[in-house]
Order: sequence, then structure tokens, then C-alpha cells
Amino acid sequence: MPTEQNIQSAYELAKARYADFGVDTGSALQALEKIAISLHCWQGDDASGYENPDGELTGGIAVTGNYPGKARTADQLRADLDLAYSLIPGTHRLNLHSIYWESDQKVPRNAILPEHFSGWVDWAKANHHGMDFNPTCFSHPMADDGFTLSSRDAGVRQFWIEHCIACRKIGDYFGRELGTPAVTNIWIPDGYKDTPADRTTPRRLLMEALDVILAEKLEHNLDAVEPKLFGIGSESYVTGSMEFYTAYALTRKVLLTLDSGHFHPTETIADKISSLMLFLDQMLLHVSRGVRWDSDHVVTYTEDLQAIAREVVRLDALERMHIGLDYFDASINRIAAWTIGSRNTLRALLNALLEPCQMLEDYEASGDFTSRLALQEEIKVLPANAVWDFYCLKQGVPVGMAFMDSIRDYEERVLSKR
Ligand SMILES: C[C@H](O)[C@H](O)[C@@H](O)C(=O)CO
Ligand SMILES: [Mn+2]
Repeated sequence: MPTEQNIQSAYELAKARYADFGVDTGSALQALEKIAISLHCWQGDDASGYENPDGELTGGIAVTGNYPGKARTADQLRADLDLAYSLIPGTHRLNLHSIYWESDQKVPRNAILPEHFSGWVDWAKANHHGMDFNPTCFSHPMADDGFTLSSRDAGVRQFWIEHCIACRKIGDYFGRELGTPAVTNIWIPDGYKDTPADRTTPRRLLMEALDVILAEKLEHNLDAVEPKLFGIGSESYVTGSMEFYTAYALTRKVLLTLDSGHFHPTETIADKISSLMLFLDQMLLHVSRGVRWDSDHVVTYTEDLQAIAREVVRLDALERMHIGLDYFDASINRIAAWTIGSRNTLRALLNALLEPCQMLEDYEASGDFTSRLALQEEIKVLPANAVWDFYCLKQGVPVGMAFMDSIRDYEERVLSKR
């Protein structure tokens, strides 16, 4: 492990190197410190929640693996999250799903109330986390035929409308209590395995249902809608497609969510952000990693991730972008999955903040594409990691792989005993 002295010296050298390109590493770190990533609670227990923890995960999403020690109670999940947050530099948010209520009795989804989440709010207050929220429109008998808000059955639609309205009110409660608005993100799994005869009716029903759900203005809640290209069992048609939700978000003035795993494998959301943000006020990103048919692998330091981070930073609109993680991996230590994905996302954002944008833009504006390419290649190998290590040191979190020591220790002391 590098000594503090070595980390400091490496940082000074990196600082001077970046200064040659007109980049101030100190300003980049100040900007990074303000970014709050929303950690997804469902990585901690394979999206089981407390309503029917041994039930099947449905809705065309899948968790594979059986790594020991998954959290089975809210207290366990919070303890696991505490460890993850302690290994990630900065102050971050929690993204909660509605099936993580706390109550002595089973609560029907259309009857959940703020009081069922007061334990989470107390914990978030004590630990300075903002919170975000999600209706859970899957893993439920009312979603068994694959349709929820766009179901042709009015009773089914009504149930999910009531659930989503209840969720928005809980989001508003989070926002009010924690002094930072909650983003309540609506994702539904609705779609057909095979070619539909009528593509319009489910979309019209979804549009009408969303209009009812979003009718009441809530001061502390921000609404978001999340498109998807396909899911397992909805390969041929998804009601909530990109075009549907883009048009919906633009006309209803809500946030559009882009999940980086929700598109064709060769399609990146990086190139969509600049276009959409010219027309949208705010956006939610679900940072994920698609691998073949799966949209939810742990976020690694890929070129795609770096390209997404560059677009977010170049927009100069970090206050208008909400950044959350979204993946499920039960084949490795779940706390490590949160930590690795979060640290990678932050590292990609730091790399983007260290980019000599002005130089690149000047070359481009003057038509000097040769120098633009030369500089783009040069900056790939500038010492960003020395700046990252220094940031971790200053934030009091482990540098490099040292975070694994805490995870192994916790695994031995706590997870192995569950
Ligand atoms: C569990 C989440 O609601 C889910 O991952 C959603 O955001 C999604 O991306 C579904 O594919
Ligand atoms: Mn998502």
C-alpha cells in the first residue's frame, strides 16, 4: 500500500502535469465532492424486500448467484450500506424500492404510507443521506401476466395507479424530511414476448394512467420515467419504450431516466444526453452495465462509463443530473458490488472533471481535428489515479484495494454468521 507521503508526492506531480493542460486538480476535486451518487438498496438483498422475501423476482429482470450473507432485515441492509458508504469518498444518497417498508404486518402495495419508511428516514437523517424512491411494479400477483399500468384490465391498472400515487407521496415525505428532493422513478415491466397486433392501446393506457398518477403537484418530489428496449419475456414489445417516455417527459415536464443497460448492446446513452438535456430540465441516470442479454452487471471502468461521465461533466449541468446505480449481482460480495460500482462511477466523473475541455474545444472550433485527436489520446494516460488516491486519502476512505480489507473483515465477523 502506498504511504501517505507517496500519495501526496504523486498528487503534486499529477497536479503539475494537469496544470500543463490548463486543468486545476483542486477545482476538479471540489466539484467531485459535491456529487451524490444514489446507491440502489436492491443490490444488498437481490431485490427481495420484505413483502415476500422468498418469492420469485419477476418483471423480466434477473439476479443470479447465491453469495452467502445477504441482508434479510432492514437493520442488516442499513448496516451493510453503512459499510459501503464508509468505503466510498463523499456523501451519497440511497435509492429505495417500495418493498423495503418496515411494519409488523404485511402492507398491500396500494396502502403503503410514509410511516412505513420512518426507520429509513431516521437513519438517512443521522447519516446525511438524501433518499430517492421507486414504485415496485413487479414480483406481485397483480403483475403476473406481464402488464401493470398498461394492462387492459381496469382493476389491475387501478391497483398500480394507487401504488404509484402512494409512492410519490412517500418520495415527497423523504424530500421534506431530508431537505433534498427525492426522485421517484417509475419503471414498469409491461410488454409482450412476441409480436403484438396492437402496439398503440397499451401505450395509450399507460399515458392515461401516468397522467392520473402525476396529477397532484408535490413540492419535495421529482418524478422520473424509465424506458427500456426489452426485458426477459418482453423481447418483442415494451410499452414504455424510449420514444414513448421521451415524448411523455417532454410534454409533462418530468424527468427522463436513462439506464445504460436498457438499450441495444451497441448503443450508448453517452450520445443521448446532450440532445435530451437541450429540451429537458433534469434527468436521472441509472448507471449499469449490459452484458449480452443482461442489463445489470456491476459497473466497471469501461470506455462507455467514461464517455457517459464526460458528457455529464461537459454539459456543465451536474445540478440537473441525478446519478444512481442500477445492477444486481448475487455472485460476489454484495457490499463490494456497491463499493466497486460507486467508486468506478466517481472515478469516471473525476477523470471527466480533469479533462482539458477548453483545449479540446479550441482545437475543434478552429478545425484542428488532428490536434484534437492527439490530445484526446494523450489525456487517456495522464495520472488521474494519483488524483483519485489523494481524494480518497483526504476523504478518509481506503486508498486502492485497501477497501477489500474492511469487506473481508465484515464478511468474517458479520456476513458469515447470518
Ligand atoms: C429494480 C429497478 O426498479 C429496476 O432495475 C429498473 O430501474 C430497471 O432498470 C429495470 O430494468
Ligand atoms: Mn434502471
